Amino acid sequence: MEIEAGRTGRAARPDTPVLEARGLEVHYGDDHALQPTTVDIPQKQVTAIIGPSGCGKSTFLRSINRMNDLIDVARVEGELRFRGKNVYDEDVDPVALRRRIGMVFQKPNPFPKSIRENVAYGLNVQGKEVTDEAVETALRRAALWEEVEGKLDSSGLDLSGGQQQRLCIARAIAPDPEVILMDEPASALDPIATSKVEDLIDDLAEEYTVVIVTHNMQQAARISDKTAVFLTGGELVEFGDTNEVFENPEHQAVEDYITGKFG
Ligand SMILES: Nc1ncnc2c1ncn2[C@@H]1O[C@H](COP(=O)(O)OP(=O)(O)OP(=O)(O)O)[C@@H](O)[C@H]1O
Repeated sequence: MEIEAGRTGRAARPDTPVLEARGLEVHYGDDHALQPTTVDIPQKQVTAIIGPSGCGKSTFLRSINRMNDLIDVARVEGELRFRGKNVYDEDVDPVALRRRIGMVFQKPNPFPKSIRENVAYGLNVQGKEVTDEAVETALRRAALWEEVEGKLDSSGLDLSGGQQQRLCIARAIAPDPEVILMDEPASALDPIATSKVEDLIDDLAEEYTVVIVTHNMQQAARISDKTAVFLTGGELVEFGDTNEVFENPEHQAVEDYITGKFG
């Protein structure tokens, strides 16, 4: 498969890990959704998580900022270190953690409030002052400013799907997190809106670490520096530079998946 450039500017960046999973595993009741997983995710790069439906991609993503805490039957074992600290230590406040590790979901979910208030929420959670400048900065970073300038008081729900998703990204980056987790952020969008979100993700990796779950292998190949392949049973089978994983996978099962033989 031809791997698009776009990541070349970041190619020389060192692989300094910001997230380190160490034997991280998740059960939902008796269902072992994530097998013990050990992987280092580098800072200021885009890491794509791919694999067939039900293989534990979202489970892994949610375990990074403890969103699985919100699922009663979920049980997490092992460690997920963020800047060297296990986020499952008793002294970690999950709400504070989620300010540093933000999340964007599959379906755009702006609050039924104005564009300004959506971004203000992101600033408030960090205790930041809601100035016009701070709102503009977040909207600019999310590549939405030019489309919403002059209508900041209209409802976020009046925007198109793609704009709503960029508003959600603005809300997620307003607190200035270090890591942004994205769970299929473009799967509900049309091709043009998808392309804008992909360009945005590329820009975001200049400042943030991005971990993105996607069903779309071309998208993973286009936008990511690193790719993690989970296969059925919640097993991380391969992790490495995206072009290596796509062009020269180590495992036959990964090659079969990438070439569309299953999944
Ligand atoms: N809230 C939950 N309660 C119980 N089981 C769950 C829950 N969420 C996920 N699971 C189960 O855990 C396994 C992994 O699910 P997960 O959503 O992580 O996979 P995925 O790879 O993200 O799937 P998809 O690509 O379809 O979104 C599946 O067997 C799923 O049924």
